[in-house]
Amino acid sequence: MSLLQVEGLDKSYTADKRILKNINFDIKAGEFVSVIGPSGAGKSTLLRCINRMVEFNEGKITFNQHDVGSLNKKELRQLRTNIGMVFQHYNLVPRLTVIENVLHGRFGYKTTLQGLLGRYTEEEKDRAFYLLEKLGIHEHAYKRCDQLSGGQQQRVGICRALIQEPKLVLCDEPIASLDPSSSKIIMDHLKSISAEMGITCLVNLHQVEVAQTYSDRIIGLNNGEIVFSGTRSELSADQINNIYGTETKDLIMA
Ligand SMILES: Nc1ncnc2c1ncn2[C@@H]1O[C@H](COP(=O)(O)OP(=O)(O)OP(=O)(O)O)[C@@H](O)[C@H]1O
Repeated sequence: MSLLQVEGLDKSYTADKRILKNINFDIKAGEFVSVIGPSGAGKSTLLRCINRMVEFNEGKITFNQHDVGSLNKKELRQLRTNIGMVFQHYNLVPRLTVIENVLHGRFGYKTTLQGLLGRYTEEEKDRAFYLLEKLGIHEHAYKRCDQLSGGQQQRVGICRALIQEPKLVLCDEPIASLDPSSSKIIMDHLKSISAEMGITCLVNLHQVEVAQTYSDRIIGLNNGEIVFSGTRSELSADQINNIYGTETKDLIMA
């Protein structure tokens, strides 16, 4: 059964330009799916529509059997506890410690006051340490986040998403700011989260070969439309040209 179903999704930020055009796809629980496409294709917008960080104009998104578009503020907050998010620039609080940043992932389960006072249970703290250990950064637990390398900060970002106990993790260009060796570490962790913990991952990527290495399925987006959806072995050179074609043509013409 689908964990996520997107039907007829349309998004415009301004009246004169459709950014996403009639997007349709399904993701099954536990799948690892990448979204690739040229800059400006709408990859970030698509991810952000799923948890309504960005409001969409048309269509239907069903997550875990909930109609995302019809949820009120309280229901949306509840739904978002099931959807973790990992960002290109980590979105950590730099002056706070690693463990504090991870525990921020529990905010969705707290009252505002509990969150502000940093009231976390022993079980939550144990879980945070367990996740830091799993991602190989537990020895940095009490360091400020701004003392960590980019790759280490991204691992903190992943731990913060995981402590939410999500069913789905949305990753928006998680390796775009990292060197190849840190990128591999991050992608390996995301893959094992999906394979071992059964968490569904939807990952925006710039690098086709990374998408091919890690994904069960790849979605190719061009100018707001899905122009490819298939397995990594189905993604031929022609398909890649089709996904990135407009950008290549623009570059040649420029
Ligand atoms: N908040 C916004 N207001 C207006 N336009 C926006 C906004 N966010 C994105 N856009 C526009 O929507 C289009 C798609 O942007 P988006 O960031 O979703 O693409 P992307 O495929 O993720 O690109 P990149 O790979 O460069 O991050 C772009 O033309 C962008 O300028």
